[in-house]
Amino acid sequence: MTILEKINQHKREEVFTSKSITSVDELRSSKYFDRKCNSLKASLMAEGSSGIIAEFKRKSPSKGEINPNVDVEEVTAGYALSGAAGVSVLTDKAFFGGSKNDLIKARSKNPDIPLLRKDFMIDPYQVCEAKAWGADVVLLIAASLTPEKINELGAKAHELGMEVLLEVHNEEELISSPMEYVDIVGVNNRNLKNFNESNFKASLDLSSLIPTDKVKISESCINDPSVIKDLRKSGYQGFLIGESFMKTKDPAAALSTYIIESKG
Ligand SMILES: O=C(O)c1ccccc1NCC(=O)[C@H](O)[C@H](O)COP(=O)(O)O
Repeated sequence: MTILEKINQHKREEVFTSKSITSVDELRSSKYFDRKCNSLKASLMAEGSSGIIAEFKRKSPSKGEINPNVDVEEVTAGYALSGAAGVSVLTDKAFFGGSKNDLIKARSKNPDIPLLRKDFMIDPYQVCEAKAWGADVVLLIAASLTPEKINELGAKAHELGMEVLLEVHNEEELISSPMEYVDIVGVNNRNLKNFNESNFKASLDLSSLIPTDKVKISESCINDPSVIKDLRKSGYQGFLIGESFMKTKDPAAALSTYIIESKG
């Protein structure tokens, strides 16, 4: 079983339990459910945008512990102040050490920043959770979902006023994914089935195949600001970065350095 299959199996059990504890009506009555979302797409496309979506991530299956004792409010507020175009918050507990409270705290501390719920979405219920917890964007991973599921989850996100980030890793996933409800296409440089890192080949190869009406972002393994310059040249407007910031003592300061050094 690949790690992605293990994660998805765990998600099916988690969603089953969550539904039995909190109904959709209860999610709908949360204070964030009716808020107007901040657009990540607009933020990435804005003149002078850093393009960086800075991720709050304590640990990961590929790297183990990264920074287990960090404060989500402090780090995400630092990211927002330092010029992140958006912030990504892991809500998966079992594999990434995240939680719904991380997202809720990030939202309450940063009302104006576009917030991505980073998790493994398999059920429209999780899209409702994302809205209830303050997210503006949900991630759909093509490697885990059928085309029908991508449409179902994407339609639910749009119905709730959220944006959709579709993640692909290769041409097959890109070509077989329906794009009707997709706002942003992300190319993951890490193969989530075996953790091979493509050295940005995935991003460089797929750039010209992504439909031109989608904002393109490159995800994972970005470990030097010069990489951002190269990816910009091949058409990328966004860069999702977690570990390179989170492994430092001051993730927001690391983000600032990336923003300064990736300009020009
Ligand atoms: O990061 C992992 O090990 C991982 C394993 C299995 C599924 C997803 C995984 N990561 C999710 C992500 O997409 C990354 O956290 C994100 O792109 C940031 O990557 P990085 O800058 O390399 O931390």
